[in-house]
Amino acid sequence: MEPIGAATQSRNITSTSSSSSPPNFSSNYNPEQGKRDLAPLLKENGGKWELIETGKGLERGFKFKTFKKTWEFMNIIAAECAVKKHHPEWSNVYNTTFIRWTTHSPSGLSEKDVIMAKYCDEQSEKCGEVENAETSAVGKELADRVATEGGDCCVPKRKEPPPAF
Ligand SMILES: C[C@H](O)[C@H](O)[C@H]1CNC2=NC(N)=NC(=O)C2=N1
Repeated sequence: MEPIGAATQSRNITSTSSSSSPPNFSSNYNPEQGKRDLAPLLKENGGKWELIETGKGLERGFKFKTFKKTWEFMNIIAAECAVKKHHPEWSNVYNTTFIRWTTHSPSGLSEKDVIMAKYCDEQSEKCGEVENAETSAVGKELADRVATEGGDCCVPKRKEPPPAF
């Protein structure tokens, strides 16, 4: 029988998308300002983030020493999300998390995305992010699935009808 972990190991691929897509800013973000804010975050300029294929978001994986540290980091980010009223598309497996910042309304890369990406960089360092770690493609795949199958925050929730009896 195949040892547990063999399947996981075969899926351990390094970084994915190429960062050749131009940024696609949301309509309320001045593109000149956007380009200035964004530049230092991108891999091509020594940062750690890549633009997603559509240019409407930023993404990257993070790795920490333990699950506890990873969860601590995610908690810090979640608290700031509540303050900023902005949420990520993200996933977590053990000691890794994959985070994508994109804005649904108005659609595109917004100032909040850039601010949150920068905040992630600062907080991940404080949580002892493992430098230059390879993160599995599974994190990205999971975040993709959640983003597709999860509800859109911008669509008002329909109230549940009262129970029949
Ligand atoms: C009303 C509320 O502020 C909006 O639905 C917010 C919530 N969080 C959000 N998060 C993200 N990532 N994109 C949005 O467009 C967005 N909209």
